[in-house]
Amino acid sequence: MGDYMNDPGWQFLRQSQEALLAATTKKYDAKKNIWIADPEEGFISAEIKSTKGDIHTVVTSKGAEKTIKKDDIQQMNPPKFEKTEDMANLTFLNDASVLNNLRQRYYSMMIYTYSGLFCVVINPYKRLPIYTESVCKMYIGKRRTEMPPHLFAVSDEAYRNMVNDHENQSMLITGESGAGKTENTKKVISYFAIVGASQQKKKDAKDSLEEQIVRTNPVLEAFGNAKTVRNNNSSRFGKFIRIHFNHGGKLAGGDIEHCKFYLFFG
Ligand SMILES: Nc1ncnc2c1ncn2[C@@H]1O[C@H](COP(=O)(O)OP(=O)(O)OP(=O)(O)O)[C@@H](O)[C@H]1O
Repeated sequence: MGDYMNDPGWQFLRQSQEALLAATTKKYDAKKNIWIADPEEGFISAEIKSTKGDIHTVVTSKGAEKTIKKDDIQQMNPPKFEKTEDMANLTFLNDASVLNNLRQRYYSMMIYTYSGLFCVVINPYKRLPIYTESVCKMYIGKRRTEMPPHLFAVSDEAYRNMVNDHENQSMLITGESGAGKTENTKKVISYFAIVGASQQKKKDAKDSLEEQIVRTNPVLEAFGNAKTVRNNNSSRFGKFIRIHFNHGGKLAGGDIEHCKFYLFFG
């Protein structure tokens, strides 16, 4: 771990650790602190001041006093769960807590968060130093809990499962247009290209199989991507990408199946 310390990617990934610790000192009362729906923010925090029958009188974080039905509130998690790396750990797994956790992590530019087996990604719309080869190598062979959440951790787990269990692995990358599916798919491919690179071919990196696989994307994007109102580089076709590895876990080839092209009007 010592080797990582000065790496900009590592520093970026770990930057909000102090904020995580500070969060645990917040005042919290499970019976009083709640979430209520808000037309602008989605949900905002509020404190219950009194209760009559099934109606609570609350003061919101915006300072307003409101009455609200008991059924319309959502319970708040203790501060120790603030910016939790895996939302499966939350005591109360409700919409408000999930959104708050993702939002707080996003404010600290922690764009990857686990939710059990899933990895939720928020599009940062800016280049982060967390996809470098050195960051990629930090994730090789690590357990998920040893490193900050990252797509590389998910990719590494898939790779290890393939090598250890001799089973094909699949990853489903889904989200609305502009969510970041294409960008994250490219990172997954780059990860496999690094983890599965054969030592010999590295000398001639330009013509290596891993380079060839990574370089297919610009060609496919040139034919199949277009600017839309939601995404300047929107993939207008579905892809099924297969990366083949040999018994030694080294890259052996790849192929891409495309589904129909989606036409876009307007
Ligand atoms: N991890 C990321 N880091 C930096 N920028 C990103 C990242 N993910 C997405 N983006 C930005 O968001 C844009 C849209 O992402 P992307 O093309 O991957 O979306 P998509 O989900 O594939 O959309 P579509 O379904 O329309 O093809 C990218 O062109 C890029 O500018």
